[in-house]
Amino acid sequence: MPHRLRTSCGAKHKEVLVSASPSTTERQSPSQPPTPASGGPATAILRTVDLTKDFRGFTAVNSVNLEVADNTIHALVGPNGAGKTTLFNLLTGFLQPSSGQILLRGDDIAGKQPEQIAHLGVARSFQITSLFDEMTLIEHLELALASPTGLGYKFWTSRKQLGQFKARAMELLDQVGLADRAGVRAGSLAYGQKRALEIALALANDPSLLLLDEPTAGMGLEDVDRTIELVKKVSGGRAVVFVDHNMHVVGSLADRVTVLQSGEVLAEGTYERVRSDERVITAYLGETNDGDGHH
Ligand SMILES: Nc1ncnc2c1ncn2[C@@H]1O[C@H](COP(=O)(O)OP(=O)(O)OP(=O)(O)O)[C@@H](O)[C@H]1O
Repeated sequence: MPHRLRTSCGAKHKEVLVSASPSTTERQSPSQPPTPASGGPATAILRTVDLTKDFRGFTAVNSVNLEVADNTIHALVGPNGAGKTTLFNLLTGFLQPSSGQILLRGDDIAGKQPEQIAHLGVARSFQITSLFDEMTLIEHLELALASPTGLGYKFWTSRKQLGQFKARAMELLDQVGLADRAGVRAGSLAYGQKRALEIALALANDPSLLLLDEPTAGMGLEDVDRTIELVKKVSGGRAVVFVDHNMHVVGSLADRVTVLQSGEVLAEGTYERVRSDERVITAYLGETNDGDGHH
């Protein structure tokens, strides 16, 4: 039965009825928990323990215990203001936690700076604002590869030095389907292609944990489906955590889903399980009724 959930296809945060049937070409069935063939518990690449972020008395992330198994795709969903972006910022060091732990392969990375966390193999998709319209795609990739952390660009790097990254840069462009656009300026790309370029940049340092913040936001249906396939493709050999409001994307990609509400974990499990959870349905319906008047 379709639920009223939110999708970001075309217009951000548009309310629609979504029957969210998962794609048949999943890399792993979302109805199956991400356990290895041995049947034992999957190794957690990332675990947060009572992770909390207060903003002057307002608790945006409240005692969150999140566990992301290695080699899985994990979705973070939740209504507006649930704390998803704050959690992402904590995981990548852009915000410092008020309390709690962030364990990356068992080591606490809470308190580390974004560059240090990137150096440990955690990458976050660049936002479009980080692209330079006048630079070509290959130049973007070469500069990202020249940076040891993949964060930021070193404009003083000489053309000759950059040349050594050309082959790898082309490989990355090929991976995201942009090899034939290598020499064009980023400013001339269509929106979906710019998002694909951001993913290529995030892959530059071969991260073991890739964080994608709303990879399909603002896309039309065709680009959404292309992005789903792209995320499946680049998820091989690493863990991916993504935030998305589009339940078709979540259902198609996620091995596990964590639902946040008011900074707390409301539900966690397979997509099939959380989408039929009464508390989750109520949380989204509540948002609809409290929100912009859609019922
Ligand atoms: N720097 C800040 N100072 C004060 N409050 C903040 C700050 N950043 C976020 N918040 C608050 O924390 C709550 C969680 O915000 P957050 O952006 O993490 O939610 P979200 O789940 O990402 O929402 P959306 O789906 O709308 O992007 C919101 O109430 C927000 O207003």
